[in-house]
Amino acid sequence: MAETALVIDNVDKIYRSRRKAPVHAVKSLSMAIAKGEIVALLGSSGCGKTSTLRMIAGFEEVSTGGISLAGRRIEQLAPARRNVAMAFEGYSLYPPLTVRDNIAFALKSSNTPAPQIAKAVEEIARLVEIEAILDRYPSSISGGQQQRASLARALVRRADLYLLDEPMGQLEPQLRSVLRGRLKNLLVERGMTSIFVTHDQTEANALADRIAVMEGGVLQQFANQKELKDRPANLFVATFIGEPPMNVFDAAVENGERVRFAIANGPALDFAAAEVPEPVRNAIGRRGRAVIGIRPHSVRLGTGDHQARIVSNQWLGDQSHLAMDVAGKLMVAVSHAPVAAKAGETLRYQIGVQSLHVFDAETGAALSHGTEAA
Ligand SMILES: Nc1ncnc2c1ncn2[C@@H]1O[C@H](COP(=O)(O)OP(=O)(O)OP(=O)(O)O)[C@@H](O)[C@H]1O
Repeated sequence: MAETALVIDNVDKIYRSRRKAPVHAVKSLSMAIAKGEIVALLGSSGCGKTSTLRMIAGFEEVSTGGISLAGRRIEQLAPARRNVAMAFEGYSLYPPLTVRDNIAFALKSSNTPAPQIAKAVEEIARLVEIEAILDRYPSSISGGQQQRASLARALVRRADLYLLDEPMGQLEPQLRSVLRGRLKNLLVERGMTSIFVTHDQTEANALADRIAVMEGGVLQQFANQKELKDRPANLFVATFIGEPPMNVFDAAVENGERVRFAIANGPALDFAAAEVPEPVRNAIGRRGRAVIGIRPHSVRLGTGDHQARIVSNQWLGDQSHLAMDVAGKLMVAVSHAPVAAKAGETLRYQIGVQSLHVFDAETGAALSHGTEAA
C-alpha cells in the first residue's frame, strides 16, 4: 500500500460574521491522499473547493476536525510551518522582487547553493514558458504571466504537498493544454503530492489520479475518472461527470417475472427478469419508484421497441448528438456514425438493461450500475 501523505479528518468550515447568517462551506470532509498522488477538487462555484484548499494551506482555520500531513498534525500550525507549497490567486508575487528572485526566494531561505538555485529557476521557468521575463518585476507582466510565475514559485520548492488553485485558469486554451502535459510529467517524475482546484473536467481528467467531486460543501465521491463515470455514487455525480451528461428519468418500478421501469407519461423499459443481473434486481428490491439513468453513448439508435421525436440532430465531425423528446423531456443520444434522420422525424431507439443506472428516488444514492462502459 502506498504511504499516506495527507489525512483530512472530519473537517467542517463554518464562516461566521456578525451581520450575516453563518455559511457552512465544508461539511464533515474526510479524505486520505497517498504520497505522490495528484488530486483534483472538482465542483461548481461555491461548492467549498477553495475553502478546503485554504484550510489545508492554513489561510483559514478549520471550524472542527483535524488535518495531518507527513505524519504531523498541521491544522493549528501557521502556513509557513506546514511545509506546503502553494500557487493561489491572491497569494501574489512580491512586488519589489524580480520574477527570478520571486521564484528563487524559498530556495534562498533554505540555504540551497546559488548555482543549484539558478539551475532550478531556469528549469522551472522553461517549463511554464516565462524564461524571457525572469528579470521583469511583477507589476510589468500580464495576469497570465503572473499566474505562471506564481506556479513556478510553488513548483520549484521541495514540499510535502503542493496546493494549486485553478493553476492555469487565466491561460489561453492552447498554452493551457501544453502546460498541463508538462505539469503532469513534472509532478509524476518527482512524486509531488498535489491537490489542485478546478471546475474544468477536462483538466481534472488530464492531471489527476483521483478526483474529489464536491457539491454543497459535501464530498460526493472521491475516485478515479473511470469509476466516477462507470459507477457514480449518486445522481449528482452521475449528471455532473460526463459530457453530454447522463439522461435521468423518474420511473415506476415493478420487480417480478418481468422487471419494468415505466417512465412517467412515457415508455416503459421492460425486461424479462432472467435478463436482469441479480445485483440490479436485489438493489431495486420492493421499491415502487426509482430514478433511472442512461448515458448518451448507451442509447442504441435506429433499432428497438421505442420511438421518439427528434428535436435536434447535429453531426460534430466525429459523432452525432441527437436530442429526442421522451416523456416531455430531452433525452440526448450520441452515435459515432452519422444519423440521417432530421428534426421532427421519429426514430427508433433501444436501451439495454446493461446500460441502466438505478438511483434511489428519495436520496439519489446509486442502487446499481450498468455494466456496459459508457
Ligand atoms: N470568507 C468568507 N466569508 C463568508 N463566506 C464565505 C467566505 N469564503 C467563502 N464563503 C462561502 O463559502 C461557500 C464556499 O465557498 P468556496 O470559495 O470554498 O467555494 P468554491 O467551490 O471554491 O467556489 P469558486 O469556484 O467560486 O471559488 C460559498 O457559499 C461562499 O460564498
